[in-house]
Amino acid sequence: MTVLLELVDVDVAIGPATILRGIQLQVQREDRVALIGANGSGKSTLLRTLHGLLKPVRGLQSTAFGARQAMVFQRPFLLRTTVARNLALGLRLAGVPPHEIAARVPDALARVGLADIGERHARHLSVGQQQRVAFARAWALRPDLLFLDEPTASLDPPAKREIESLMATFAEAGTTMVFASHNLGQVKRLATRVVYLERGRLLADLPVAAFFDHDRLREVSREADLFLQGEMA
Ligand SMILES: Nc1ncnc2c1ncn2[C@@H]1O[C@H](COP(=O)(O)OP(=O)(O)OP(=O)(O)O)[C@@H](O)[C@H]1O
Repeated sequence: MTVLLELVDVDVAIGPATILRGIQLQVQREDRVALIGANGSGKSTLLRTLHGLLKPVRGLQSTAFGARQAMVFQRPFLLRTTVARNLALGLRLAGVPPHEIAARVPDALARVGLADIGERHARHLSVGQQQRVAFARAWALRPDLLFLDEPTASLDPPAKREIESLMATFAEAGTTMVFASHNLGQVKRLATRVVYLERGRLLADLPVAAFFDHDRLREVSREADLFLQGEMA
């Protein structure tokens, strides 16, 4: 098993407030980890920490040498220019050489089913298409680790299905993923592991089948079991 990412006893603060406390988490290659928990439990903060956007105020964070990372957010953030330029800029910032950029942009757009729209203005697309562009931008970076913060939460059901299918494609290609979700069906369909957060603490970390096994979950974490019962009620 290759460990790509590890947090050891990590606290994370935003301003004066400590948001995450004592987080222990290991992500192995080809894991698909779902982060679940109530609003404000710390899922986004944990994802930002994993991606290196926030630094722990205590504890250790380590990422495997050379592991490339990308992140997709709930709402796609695209620049006011063409789709192709959005992708190219992301690659340029990552230090990819120009000839390689020219090859990767059309490849990534084809991968998300948007081969024909490279010259369209990114902000003129539907939100569902914009999210696919955000996935193409992530894919073009060839990430070993992909972080996704509720990637389908702003989408209607058809767009949601398309994004889930892209996530499955990424997984099949061997991309390791950590994603926050409020959608338990999605968690069952896509995750291999479930991490449950409550008020900034990690209270359960189980293989997906064990997490959805009521007796097993109750043994490990009464809090996580109560949350799950509430969500399924
Ligand atoms: N910029 C910020 N400044 C101050 N507090 C913040 C900031 N961002 C998040 N928080 C606080 O940190 C806690 C965790 O927030 P976070 O967004 O990580 O939770 P979440 O589980 O992702 O929630 P949701 O499901 O609503 O997206 C919350 O109490 C929130 O109010």
